[in-house]
Amino acid sequence: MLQLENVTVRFGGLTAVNDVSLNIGTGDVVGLVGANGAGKTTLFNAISGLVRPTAGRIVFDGVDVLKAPMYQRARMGIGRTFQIPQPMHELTVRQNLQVSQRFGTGRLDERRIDEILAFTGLTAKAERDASTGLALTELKALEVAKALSTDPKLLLLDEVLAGLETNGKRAFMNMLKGLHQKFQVGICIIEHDIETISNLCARVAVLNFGQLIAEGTPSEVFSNPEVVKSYTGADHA
Ligand SMILES: Nc1ncnc2c1ncn2[C@@H]1O[C@H](COP(=O)(O)OP(=O)(O)OP(=O)(O)O)[C@@H](O)[C@H]1O
Repeated sequence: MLQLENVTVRFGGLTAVNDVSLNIGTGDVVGLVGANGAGKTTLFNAISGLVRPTAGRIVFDGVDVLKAPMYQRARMGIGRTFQIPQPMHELTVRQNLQVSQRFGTGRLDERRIDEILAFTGLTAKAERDASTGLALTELKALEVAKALSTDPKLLLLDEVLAGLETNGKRAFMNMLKGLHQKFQVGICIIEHDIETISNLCARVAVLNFGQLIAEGTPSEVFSNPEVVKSYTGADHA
């Protein structure tokens, strides 16, 4: 489904992503981990079209998407959430989903929106103002719901579990597992918590100073001394 070939992103003299090659197959659930500043979000930005790589190729479903703008990539099936929830101001929860759906699919399907609202536990909040009327868990659920509204084949989830307390996190994680099955969507998730990644993902990729230093099953990766070393000293280790 997604092939990253030698992707590099530089900001001036800083190499945020350095020669990363990675494949994500249809229906895969892959964790993307690494210390703060390792380049995880920048890689998501490159995949979704928010930043243009300095070098490399990004191929989605056999098509080189490097020059495709964000909305075209969304229409091809690349969906994403943002680390800081970004509801559209002065719009209700439902309207947020409607705008996302039009952006990602070019059409409006209220039945699909109702289905997504129900799945993400937001039906009762559908007519609330999204920027003022939601608790943190609901804001995070809205991020996922907005991304689902674009009808993705691959969902890039950027720290959607961060900041949630233990019970909220567990419930959210179950929702993500169900999402993978119900919507037949592949997932790549950025998350710092090793237990969460191990629970959710069959495969993990580790970035360190922009480079992919390890890839494998959670138990392989988290017992790799280089990975352990890259985590040491990070504030979330
Ligand atoms: N638009 C930008 N301009 C300049 N530097 C940037 C830009 N975006 C990111 N960076 C830098 O690129 C590096 C990688 O940042 P990135 O946000 O991708 O890391 P991350 O692994 O997602 O970190 P975190 O876990 O803290 O979210 C950092 O040094 C960051 O300061």
